Amino acid sequence: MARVQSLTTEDYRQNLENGFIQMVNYEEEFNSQVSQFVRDVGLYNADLDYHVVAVMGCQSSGKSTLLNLLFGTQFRTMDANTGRYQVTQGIWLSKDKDFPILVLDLEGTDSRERGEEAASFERKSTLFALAVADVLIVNMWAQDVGRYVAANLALLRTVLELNLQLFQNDREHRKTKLLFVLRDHVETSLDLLAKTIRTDLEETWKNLQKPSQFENSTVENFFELKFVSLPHMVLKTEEFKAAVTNLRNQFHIKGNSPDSMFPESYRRLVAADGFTTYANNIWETIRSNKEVDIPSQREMLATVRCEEIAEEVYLNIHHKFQNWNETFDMLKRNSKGNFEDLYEKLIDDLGDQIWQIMMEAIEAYNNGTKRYISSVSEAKKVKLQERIEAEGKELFLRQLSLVEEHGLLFLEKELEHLASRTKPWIDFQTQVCHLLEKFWKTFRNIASCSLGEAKLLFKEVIQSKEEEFEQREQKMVERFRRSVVDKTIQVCVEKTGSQFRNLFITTLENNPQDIWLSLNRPLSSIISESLKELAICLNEICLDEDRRMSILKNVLTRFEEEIELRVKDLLSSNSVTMSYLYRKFDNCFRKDSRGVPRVWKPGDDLDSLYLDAKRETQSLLITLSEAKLTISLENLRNEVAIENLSDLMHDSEIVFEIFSVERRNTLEEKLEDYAKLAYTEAKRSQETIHTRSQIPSWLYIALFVLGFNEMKMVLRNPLLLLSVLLILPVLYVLVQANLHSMLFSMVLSKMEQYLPVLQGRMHSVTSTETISSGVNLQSSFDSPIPNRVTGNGTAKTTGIRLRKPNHFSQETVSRRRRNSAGSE
Ligand SMILES: Nc1nc2c(ncn2[C@@H]2O[C@H](COP(=O)(O)OP(=O)(O)OP(=O)(O)O)[C@@H](O)[C@H]2O)c(=O)[nH]1
Repeated sequence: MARVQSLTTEDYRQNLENGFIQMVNYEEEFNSQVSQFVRDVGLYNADLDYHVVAVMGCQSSGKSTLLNLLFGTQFRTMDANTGRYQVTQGIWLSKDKDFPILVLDLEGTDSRERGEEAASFERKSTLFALAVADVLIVNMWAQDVGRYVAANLALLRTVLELNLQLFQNDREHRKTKLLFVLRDHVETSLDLLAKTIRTDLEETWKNLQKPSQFENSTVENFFELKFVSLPHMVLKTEEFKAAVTNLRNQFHIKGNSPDSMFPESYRRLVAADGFTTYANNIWETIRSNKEVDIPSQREMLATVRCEEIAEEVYLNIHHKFQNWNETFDMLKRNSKGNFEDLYEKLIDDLGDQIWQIMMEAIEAYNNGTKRYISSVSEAKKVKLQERIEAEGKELFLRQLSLVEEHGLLFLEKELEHLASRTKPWIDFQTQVCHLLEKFWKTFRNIASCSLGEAKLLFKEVIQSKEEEFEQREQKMVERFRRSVVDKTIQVCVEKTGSQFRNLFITTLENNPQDIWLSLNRPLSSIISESLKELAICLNEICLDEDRRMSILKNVLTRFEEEIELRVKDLLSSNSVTMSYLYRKFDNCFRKDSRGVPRVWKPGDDLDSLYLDAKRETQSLLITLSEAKLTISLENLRNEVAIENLSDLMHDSEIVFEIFSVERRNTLEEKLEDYAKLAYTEAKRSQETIHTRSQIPSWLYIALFVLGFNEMKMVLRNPLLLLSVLLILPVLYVLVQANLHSMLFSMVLSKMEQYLPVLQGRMHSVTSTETISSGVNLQSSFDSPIPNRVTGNGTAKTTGIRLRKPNHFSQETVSRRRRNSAGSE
C-alpha cells in the first residue's frame, strides 16, 4: 500500500518559501504535496522543457552546498562548527532559481545514522535518481579517487547495476549523464583522476552479471561520463567560486552542443505535468522491492496521465454542457405553452457548437498527451471521445426534447381550440397541416447543423426524435380528429333530428292518419341531404374513404336512433298525445266533413257519428303506437363522391314501438272519457234544442202576465232596476259570444224541475192544454253513452238513464269493469 506523507499547510508554506520540499522522508514515504509544489514553482506546464538533476555521494561531502551554488537553491547544509552529522535525510526537491531544472538532493551514502539500513536506502535512492534524473552528479572527494574506499566503489557498482536493471528493456537506450564532481582537487590532474574512475567503472562493469544482449556492451553504452573538479572551497575560495560558476554555466547551455549538460537524447520523456505521478510510481515500486522497469513505468505513467488529462478535458466540457443544461432546465420550467417564446431562446446552431467544443476538447487532450505513449493515449482518446460524444448527443437531444414537449403542448392547445369551434370540421385539415408545418419548421431549424461532421454525429439522434415526435403528433392529431368527427356527427345527427321533429310535427298536424307513409319521402331527402353534408365535412377533416364509408354507415344507425328518440320524446307526454287524439275525435265528431263545427239538431244521428269518430280516433292511436318508416337513399349516389356507396343504397326500414300496451290502455281510457263527455254534451245540446222547440208560446205570455207585478216592482225599485240594467249587458255579451244557448240550457234545466208545478198551476188557471215534459226518456235509454256519474244508473243533472259502454277495446272495457268492481 502506498505510503504518503502530508505537510501541514504552514509547513508546506514554509517549505515553499525556502524553495524546497522533502520528496521522500526518512521513513521512505512519498510526499503528496510534491505535485502542488511543482505547480507552485511554475513547472507544471513546462511540458518536456525541463530537466532533472540529482546528486549522490557520501554523507557530508558537500552535496547540498554544491547544489545551492550551482542552482541557487537553499538546501540546508551542515554547520562545520557543530561537527559532522547528517543534514539531508530522505530525498529533497527544489528548483533552479532561474531555469527549469528540478534538483534532487539525496541522503548521503554510508550514513552513520541509518546504520545497517543505509545500504538498502542507498540502493533505493540511487535507483530513483537514475530513473528520474537526466544528470546524476556523483559527488566525491578528489583525494578518495584511486584509493580503496569501499564507499566509493560500492556506490559506483550500485549505479551501474541499477541502471542496467532499469534500462535494459528500454529500446530507446536513453543514456544517463554521470557527472563526477571531484571536490577539493589539489594536485593530481583531472584527466588522471578521470581515467582512474573510468578504469574502476569498467572493471566493475566487467564483473557485473549482465543479460546476454548486453554481454559485450560497455559502460559508455549506458552512460555519458563527465568529470569536473573543484578546488578546495576553503583554501582556494576564489578558484572554487570560478570553477563553480563555470560549471553552473554549463547547465545553462541548451541544445546538443558537447558542453551542454542536457543533450536531447538524455531526456526522460516525462512531461512536467506527469513528473510527480511518474516519480511517485517509481518510488512506490522501489519501496515495495519490485523490479523497476522504465518502459513499463512510462506506460504506467502514460496510462495514469492520459486518464487524468482525459478526465480534466471531460470535466471542462461537462462544465460547459452543464451551463446549457441549466438553461434548458430554466426554459422547461418557464416556457410552458409558449412555443414561439421558447424558439427565441433556443440555440439554433447547438449541434455545430457542441461539435466545435468537442473538437477543442480532443485537441486539448492531444496536446496534453502527446508526450505519452501514443498507443496508450489513443486508446484513452477513443474512450474520451465516446464519453463526450454521448454527453454531446444527450445535450443535443435535450434541446430537441424541449422542442418536442413544448411543440406538443402548443399543438394540443391549438387543436383544442380548433376542436372547440362551433363548426370544428371547417378547414380542420388545413389548419392541422399549418400547425404541423410551423412545428416542423422550428424542429428542423433547431436540429439542423451546418458542419458535415456535426450532421453525421447527430443524424441518429435527430432521426429517432423525428420518428418519436411523428408518432406522438399523429396520435394527438388522431385524438382530436376523432373528437372533431364525433362532434361533427353529433351536430349532423342533432340537425337531422331537429329537421325530422319539425317534419313530424307538421305531418302529425296535417295528416296524422297516414303519418308514417307521408314521412317516408321527406325524411329520406332530409337524411340524404344530411349524409351529403356529413360526407363533405368528413372530407374537410381528411378521413380516408374506408373511414368515411364506415362513419356514414354508423351515422345511418344514429339517425334511426335519433328518429326513434324524437318520436318518443314528442309523444312522451300523454297530454300532447291526447291532444292529437282529441283533435282527431273532434274533427270527426264535432265538425262536419267541411270542418265546420256541428250544431246538434234533433234529427242528427249522434250515435253513428260518435261511433265513427271513436273508430277513427282509435285507428290513429294504433297508427301512433308503432312507427314504420322506410328510408330510401337512391339519390345519394349522385351527391356523394364515395366509392362503395352501394352499401348505403338499400332501403332501410325503421320500425319501433312508441306506446307500450299499458300506455296504450291508459290513452284509450282517457280517450274514452273524453269521447263520453263529448257525447254527453252533444246529447244534452240536442235535447235542449229539442226541449226549447217544445215550449209553447203562451208560456211566454203567461210569464209576462204572472211577472207583471214583479216587473212593476223592479221598475219602481231603483236598486232592482239597476241590477236588471247590469244583467242585461251581460246577457247581451253572452248572446254575442254564442254562449246563450248553454246558459239557456242551464236555465231550462232548472226550469224543468219547476215545470210540472208551473204546469199544474197554469192547468188549474187555464185547464185547456196538457203539456208533456218535453224529454224523451226512452230515447235516452237507447243512447250508447253509459251513466258515468252514479252507480245506480241515474244521471244527476239530466236524470237520463244511459247504456253501459261497449265501444272501446274489449280489454279496456273489462279492465274498467274490474276497476269499477274494485271500487265498489
Ligand atoms: N573542504 C570542503 N568543505 C566543503 C566543501 N563543500 C562543502 N563543504 C563543507 O562540508 C560540510 C558539509 O556540507 P554539506 O553541503 O552539508 O554536505 P552534504 O553532503 O550535503 O551533507 P549531508 O546532506 O548531511 O549528506 C559543510 O560544513 C560545508 O561547509 C568543499 O568543497 N570543501
